Amino acid sequence: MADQNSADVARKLALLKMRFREKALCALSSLQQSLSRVHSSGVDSGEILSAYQSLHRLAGSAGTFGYSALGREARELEQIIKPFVEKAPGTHDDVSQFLDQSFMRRVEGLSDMVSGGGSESTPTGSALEEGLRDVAEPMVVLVEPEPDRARSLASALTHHGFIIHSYSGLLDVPERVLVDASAVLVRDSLFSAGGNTFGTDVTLPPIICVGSVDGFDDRYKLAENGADGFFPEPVDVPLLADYIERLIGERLELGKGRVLIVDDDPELLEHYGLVLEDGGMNVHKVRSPSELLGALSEFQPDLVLMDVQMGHYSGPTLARMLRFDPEWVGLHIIFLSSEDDREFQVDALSKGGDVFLTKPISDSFLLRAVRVKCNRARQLAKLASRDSLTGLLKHSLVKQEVGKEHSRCRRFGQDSVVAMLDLDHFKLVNDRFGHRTGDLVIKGLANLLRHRLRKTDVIGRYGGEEFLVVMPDCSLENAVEALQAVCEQMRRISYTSKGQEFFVTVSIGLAPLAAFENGEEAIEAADQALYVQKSRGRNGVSVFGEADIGSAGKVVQCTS
Ligand SMILES: Nc1nc2c(ncn2[C@@H]2O[C@H](COP(=O)(O)OP(=O)(O)OP(=O)(O)O)[C@@H](O)[C@H]2O)c(=O)[nH]1
Repeated sequence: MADQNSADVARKLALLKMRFREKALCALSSLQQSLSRVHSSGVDSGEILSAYQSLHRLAGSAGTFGYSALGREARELEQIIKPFVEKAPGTHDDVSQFLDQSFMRRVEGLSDMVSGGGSESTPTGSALEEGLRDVAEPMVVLVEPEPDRARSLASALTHHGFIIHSYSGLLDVPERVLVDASAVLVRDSLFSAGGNTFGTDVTLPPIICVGSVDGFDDRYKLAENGADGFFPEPVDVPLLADYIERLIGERLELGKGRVLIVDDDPELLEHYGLVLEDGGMNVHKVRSPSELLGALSEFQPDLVLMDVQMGHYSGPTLARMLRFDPEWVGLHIIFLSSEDDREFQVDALSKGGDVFLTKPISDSFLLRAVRVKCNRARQLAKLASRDSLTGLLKHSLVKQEVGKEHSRCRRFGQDSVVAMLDLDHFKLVNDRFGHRTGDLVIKGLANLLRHRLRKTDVIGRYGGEEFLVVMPDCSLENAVEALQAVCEQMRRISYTSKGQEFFVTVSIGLAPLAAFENGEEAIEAADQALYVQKSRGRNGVSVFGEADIGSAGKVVQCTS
C-alpha cells in the first residue's frame, strides 16, 4: 500500500514536471518575442517588467522541477534586468546596456535548457519515502522469551488500553507488525547485541527495553544500540503506560501538521502540496491571496507556507495584514521565494514572517523544514490549550466545545451526549500514596479515555480529578455502553505504591446535549447525574433524569 502511494506520488510529480516543461517553453517563447520587440521598436516599460517577472518566476520554480541550472541562469538574467525595472517609468534609455546580442543569446539558451531535457533528477529526496505512519492505534509489540513474564506484562498493559502482540524473539516479529506498532518493548538482553537485530529495514517504532540489570554502562549500551527508553524490573506499569503514551503523542504530532500553502503558480502549488501530503501533512492549497482569510478560518492551519510575490499581492504585506486579527497573531508563516537579497528577506520577516526559505529547495529539505516548524507551532498551541498533566483540553476550551456541539446537534437534529467523570475517593489515594501517585492515576484515566472513546469525541480535564467528555453524534445508549466499558477497564488497572496494590474507580454522569437550552445547562445536568451515581455507590454511569442506569459492578477502592 505504501509502495502504491509512493508510486502514485511519483507519477503525479512527473506529470507536474511535464506541465512545468510545457509552460516554461511557452513562457520563454513569449519572453524572446517580447525582448525582440523592445530591441527593435524601442523601450516599453510594460514589456521590460513582464520579461523581468517571467525570468523571476522561472528562477523560483525551475529548481523545484529538477531544472536547477535553468533556475540559476534565469536568476542571473533576472538580476541584469532588475535595475531597469526599478527605475522610474520612461527612464529606460540605457536599456541597450543589457539588451545586447550576448543577453539575447543567453535568453535563447534558456529554451535549449528546457527542451534538451537535461533536467537533473527531481529532488524528491529520501524523506519523501519515509512516509509517516498513522500511529493512532496503540498497538505495542512485546518481545519477551520468558512466557510468564510476557503474560503478566501484557495483561497489565492491556488494562491501560494497549493492544499487545507478544513474541519470544526479535526475529519472530513480522515486518508488517513492526510497521503498525506504536512501540516495542524488548527484554534488554535481546537488545544489547546491537545492530538492526530485528532483521528488517523498516523504520522501527520507539524501542523500550525492560530488564533487571540497571547500571550506567548497561543503560549507555542500550542507548548506543538505539533504545528509546529503559524500565527496570519490577516494572512500574502505570509509569510505563504513561511513557508509551508520551512517545505515541510525540509521533502523532510529527505527522499531523496542517499546512496552508499560498502560491499563485498552479504547478508549484500542486508540487509542494504533493510533497507535504506524502510526508504525512494535512494540506490546504490556496491560489488566490484574496481567499486567504476564508481558508484560514475554515482550515485552521498550524502553519502557512507562502510565496513572496503573487501577482500584485506581496506575501510580507499579506503577513502583516493577517496580524491585524488577534486570532492570527501567533500563526507561523514561512516565506518561500527565490529572492536571495538579505535585506529583502529581513524586511519580509519584520513584516510578520517567521522563516524565509530561499528557492530552489529540495523536496526533502522543504518537508523537514515544514515539519520542524509545524511541530513547534503545535507544541506552542498545545501549551496554551492543553492541560499539562494529561494533555487533554483545558477547562475553558472543553466547555467551549460543549457549546459548539450543542449548536451543531440542535441544528442538525442529531443526538450528542455530554459526560462528567470523577475519580472515586481520590482524596484517599493522595492521602495514602502521595500526590505523585495520584497524578499517575489521573493520567491513567486520561489515557484510557483517549484509547477507549472515538476520535471525534472531545475530552477535557474539567478540574482536579474531574473530566468532561463531549460525544458528538452518539445516542445515550451508545454513550452509556462506551462509558461503562471505561468504568470496567479503570477498575481493573492495578496501581502499586509503597509496596501496596490498589485500584481506583470512576463515576460518570451523562446528559443528552440537545435536550437543554445551552451547553452550560447540559454540563450542569451531567454533573447532577454524576452525583446521583456517587450516591448510588460510585463506580458506574448515571443518566440525567433516568431512575436506574446499570452500574459497572461494585469495587472497593484503595483495596490496599
Ligand atoms: N494528585 C492530584 N490530586 C489532585 C489533583 N487535583 C485535585 N486533586 C485531589 O483530588 C481530591 C478530590 O477529593 P474530593 O473532592 O474530596 O473527592 P473524592 O475523594 O474523590 O471523593 P468522591 O468524589 O466523593 O468519590 C483532593 O484531595 C484533591 O487534592 C491533581 O492534579 N493531582
